Amino acid sequence: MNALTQDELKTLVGQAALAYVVPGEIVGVGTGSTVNKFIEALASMKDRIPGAVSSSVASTERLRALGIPVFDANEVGELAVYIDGADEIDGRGFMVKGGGAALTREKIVAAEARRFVCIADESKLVATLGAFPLPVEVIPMATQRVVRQFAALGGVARVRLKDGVPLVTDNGQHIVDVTGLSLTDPLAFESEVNQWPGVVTVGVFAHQKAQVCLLGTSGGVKTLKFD
Ligand SMILES: O=C(CO)[C@H](O)[C@H](O)COP(=O)(O)O
Repeated sequence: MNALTQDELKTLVGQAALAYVVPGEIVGVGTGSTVNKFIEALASMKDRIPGAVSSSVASTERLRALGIPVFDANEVGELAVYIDGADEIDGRGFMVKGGGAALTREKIVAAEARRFVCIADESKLVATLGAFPLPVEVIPMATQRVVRQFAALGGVARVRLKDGVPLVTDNGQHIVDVTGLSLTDPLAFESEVNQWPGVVTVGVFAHQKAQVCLLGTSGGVKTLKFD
């Protein structure tokens, strides 16, 4: 059998995540190419759930295009489950997220969920977080200050550009991507950086870690449990 492509692995885990959607309950939906596969699969269950809470404008548009109602997080409160991808996940369920610039809303929706189910292909599983450039959402007037603070930690931070100008998030903020850090204590790192003036959210998801990861591998979907 030929090895599955990354796209096929994403489809596999997107479909496998349906098993974690609770009939009758609103589901939290993340953002990204893997989640897009989940959203496509979720359409087959749309008559069994009231709808979704979404973590980005892009996911909201996809959900609505498939006839899945999208609710405001403020109207809903606690969720049974949140399904999202990751840029990196370690053996404890700690993640780096935000490659799609949706990290702040992702963390808000994840915080409302009793269970975070991460869906990812096997390239995302790492021993130590930090190889993927760490996204940080920052208020525009503070980006250079935050860049200097990361430099003091030994990191190299750059403002993310789109079409040659700073990318603007769904929240009207900018993203700083940081390389050169080894995140050996993700819980402490997340707490510290989230306190820096101007930081909206750092893309370390340690306080909102995954409880389950559905990992797409050449041998099929592997289920990792972290709690
Ligand atoms: O955090 C995210 C978006 O902000 C995504 O979950 C992360 O970037 C993974 O995306 P993909 O499934 O496309 O690899």
